[in-house]
Amino acid sequence: MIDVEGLCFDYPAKRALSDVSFTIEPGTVTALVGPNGAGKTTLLRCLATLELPYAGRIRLDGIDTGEEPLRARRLLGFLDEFFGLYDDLSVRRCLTYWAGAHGLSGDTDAAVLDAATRLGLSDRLEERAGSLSRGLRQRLAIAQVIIHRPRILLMDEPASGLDPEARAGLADLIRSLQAEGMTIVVSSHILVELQDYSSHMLIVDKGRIVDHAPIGGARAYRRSRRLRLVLSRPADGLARALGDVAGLAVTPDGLVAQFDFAEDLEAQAALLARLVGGGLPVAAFGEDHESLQDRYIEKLKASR
Ligand SMILES: Nc1ncnc2c1ncn2[C@@H]1O[C@H](COP(=O)(O)OP(=O)(O)OP(=O)(O)O)[C@@H](O)[C@H]1O
Repeated sequence: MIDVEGLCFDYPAKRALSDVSFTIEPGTVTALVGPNGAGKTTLLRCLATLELPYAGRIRLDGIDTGEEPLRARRLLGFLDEFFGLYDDLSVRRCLTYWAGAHGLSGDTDAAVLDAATRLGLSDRLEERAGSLSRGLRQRLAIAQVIIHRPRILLMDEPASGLDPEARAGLADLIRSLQAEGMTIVVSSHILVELQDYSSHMLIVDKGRIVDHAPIGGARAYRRSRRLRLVLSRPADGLARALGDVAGLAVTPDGLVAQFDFAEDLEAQAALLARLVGGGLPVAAFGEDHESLQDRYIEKLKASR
């Protein structure tokens, strides 16, 4: 859905992106992460056709953004890190304006109400945008960029200014937009939250891609859960006892096994009972939560 090849971007005295290439598959949620000044905002602005790269090519669903920026923009919703609102308009009129600006046809009032409801703004439709608090402004800005149901949604720091409940709401929103088939890229420094809904992580450092891979533990991406079994001592027959589970990996010392498990908790409990009943010295058994933070730090260190 998003193909980037050899992208370079320079500010007057600064190279912000160097030979950046990656492909993002449709229907995925990509966490765009990296240290301050890494180039995340610049990359998002290039994808959103707001900056013209000095070299390289971006294709959105096959459309070259350099050749056909207007066509490419029709696919996009983009939440800028520093967005502006029409402060004198009511929430309803802001959303109606954006629906019109995106050429939304059909029942605009229903689309306005739907976007407002998804962002918890349905009781504030008649309030002036200028009178909203920081977090409510952020929610309105998000509602504006999803009102036309873009196929690709790019968001730069969408959680900034949101209260804890609204952050949880944002995670739910992102999951539901993904379920509708949207391809989403989210830049943020809050890795714990990204972990909750991202299917992939794209790490940028000093204008270069450091890592781009699926996130093993992301609920949004995996239909099955990854389980982790720890033994207190190596035991013969571990693999045999686990049967034909998918993606089985056992550490060389034979103490830790990880595998995919698509069934429910009852089945998980039955498996544990079978393992223990079979005489395996099970010291721990549960879901394997790969920490995004650990992986991020590890990849950054390895690249420096
Ligand atoms: N308008 C500009 N003029 C000159 N240099 C700029 C400009 N905007 C960004 N830069 C520089 O380009 C590099 C990449 O900046 P960018 O804003 O893309 O990083 P970022 O990863 O989004 O950072 P942060 O996490 O702090 O938001 C930085 O070194 C920054 O100082």
